[in-house]
Amino acid sequence: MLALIAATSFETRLLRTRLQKSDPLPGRFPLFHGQLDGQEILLTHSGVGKANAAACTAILLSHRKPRALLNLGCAGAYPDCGLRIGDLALADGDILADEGSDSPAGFLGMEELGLPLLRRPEGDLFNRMPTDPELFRNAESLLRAWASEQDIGFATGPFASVSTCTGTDQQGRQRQQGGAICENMEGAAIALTAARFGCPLLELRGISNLAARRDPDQWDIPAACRNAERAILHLLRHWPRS
Ligand SMILES: O=C(O)c1cccc(C(=O)CC[C@H]2O[C@@H](n3cnc4c(=O)[nH]cnc43)[C@H](O)[C@@H]2O)c1
Repeated sequence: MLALIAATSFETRLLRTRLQKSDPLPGRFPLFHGQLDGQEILLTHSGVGKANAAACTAILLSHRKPRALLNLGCAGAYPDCGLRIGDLALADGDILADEGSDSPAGFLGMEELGLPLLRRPEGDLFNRMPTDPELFRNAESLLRAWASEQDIGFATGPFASVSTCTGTDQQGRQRQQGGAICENMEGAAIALTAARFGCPLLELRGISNLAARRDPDQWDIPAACRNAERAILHLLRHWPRS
């Protein structure tokens, strides 16, 4: 079984047309189940933000044992990453961009503070949370070809998870200096929790807006969500059968 997690119901509209509603998970997280392209699927909505995302992932993985977790949804692209609205981004990691301390010398991350967020034999996790390298490699080659056929832009790189969406051009330029290509509000919390449970994670998002001056007239959340969902369906068609 594979599990899908998105923040909101508008990010899973297409997928849910082919799934049935189940009893909710503890904590009032909705649950859907069914088959998508021959794969047994569970789908849940965490709600927006890192607190919801971590709680939902922990409860899902405490009650179900999926082979992998796929995080999908929409995201804001940083100005110099080359992504446009409707394009797709695949994460090779997700950075908790707000966790740390401000100082007269600038932002100090968790490593500089000497505070790991997770201690593991394979290496402590500070701000940058991993996605699964093998899932990432397979998805990258499948999606690069598919996106090109569909005339959809595609990029890979680290994502940033933030508590506050970018609202000015200056903030977008400043945030991209952390190395991320786009920002969201859940991915790194899902990745940290998946790492705690040893569940392989993939994160794929459609670009709904630029992480720049707030201008909702320019956003296209439906196009971003639809392309991310179509890309997930493409991955599921090629996913190894268990
Ligand atoms: O500000 C509003 O009025 C508003 C109304 C509907 C949706 C939003 C969102 O910002 C969506 C947040 C949701 O989508 C992800 N997301 C999408 N774009 C961004 C972004 O530029 N920065 C951070 N997160 C973004 C995020 O993961 C949330 O789940 C706002």
